[in-house]
Amino acid sequence: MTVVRVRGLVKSYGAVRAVRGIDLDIVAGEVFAVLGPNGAGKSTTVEILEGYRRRDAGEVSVLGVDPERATRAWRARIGIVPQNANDVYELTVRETVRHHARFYPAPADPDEVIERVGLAEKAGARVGKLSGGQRRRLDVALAVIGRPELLFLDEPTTGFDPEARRRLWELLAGLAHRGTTIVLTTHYLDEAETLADRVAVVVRGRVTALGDPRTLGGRATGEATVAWTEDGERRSVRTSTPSAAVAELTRRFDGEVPELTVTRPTLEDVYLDLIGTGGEEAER
Ligand SMILES: Nc1ncnc2c1ncn2[C@@H]1O[C@H](COP(=O)(O)OP(=O)(O)OP(=O)(O)O)[C@@H](O)[C@H]1O
Repeated sequence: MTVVRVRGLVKSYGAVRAVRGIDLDIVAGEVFAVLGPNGAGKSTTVEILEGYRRRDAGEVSVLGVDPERATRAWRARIGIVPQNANDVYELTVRETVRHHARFYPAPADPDEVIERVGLAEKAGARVGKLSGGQRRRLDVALAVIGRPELLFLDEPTTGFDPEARRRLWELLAGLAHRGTTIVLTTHYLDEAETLADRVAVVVRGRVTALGDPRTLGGRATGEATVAWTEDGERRSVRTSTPSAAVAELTRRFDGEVPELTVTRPTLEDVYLDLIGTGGEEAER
């Protein structure tokens, strides 16, 4: 089932053409990551899907509804973690989550959600006293309290320590496992690789690559680098048949090849190649 369908999406801010003809299909239960340099049009696209920005042209359907005609019932089916949620409350974490739960017809248990985002120890703390990373985890709690069918996250782990990132990844993987569709933007390629079933690379308002992060840009089948140590020196060959190269080395060394490694391009290699130079900023 298609949850998000976008055709020919276009959006300008004055002379800045932020989005210039994006097509997307996101299916139920998938984790979809939008990658791209600063100013590529990621947030603009996601905010249009969320119903928080109007488009200039194109067709958009999210859970079967045009977000420009969003109803309260439609909003209740969606969870959003915005890029900047700066409002500071005098309420405690628990009070804030409970308060938000009341907006939804079938909310999750507030204490369970607080526990799952790793804020149990801070449940009684005032929101204004949380650290940046803790505040972000609260944003996630507020986005999932309504048990959304579709969850949008704009750079969800920016400012997180490594443990908090892992924890959020586990939370998101668990939600996806239970059928929640997740759309996230991120600058962390390891985040996309760990979480996403598919990624779209957006450059200058267009999708330049789309696919499974493990195979994007032919990285699983492209040339590999076979490296080893011989006579105290590091040697390497680039080859499209690494198994044959390893077999040949094994014969030559008559057993274990010293410090053998076989590497393919990383997602970062492929990504940097795709965005090329001048990927920054939308063209005027
Ligand atoms: N409200 C606005 N008014 C004017 N220009 C805007 C506005 N919002 C975004 N832009 C411009 O539109 C372009 C796309 O911005 P957008 O925020 O969608 O990019 P992004 O890919 O999310 O970037 P980042 O990775 O930095 O968050 C940029 O050139 C940005 O300066």
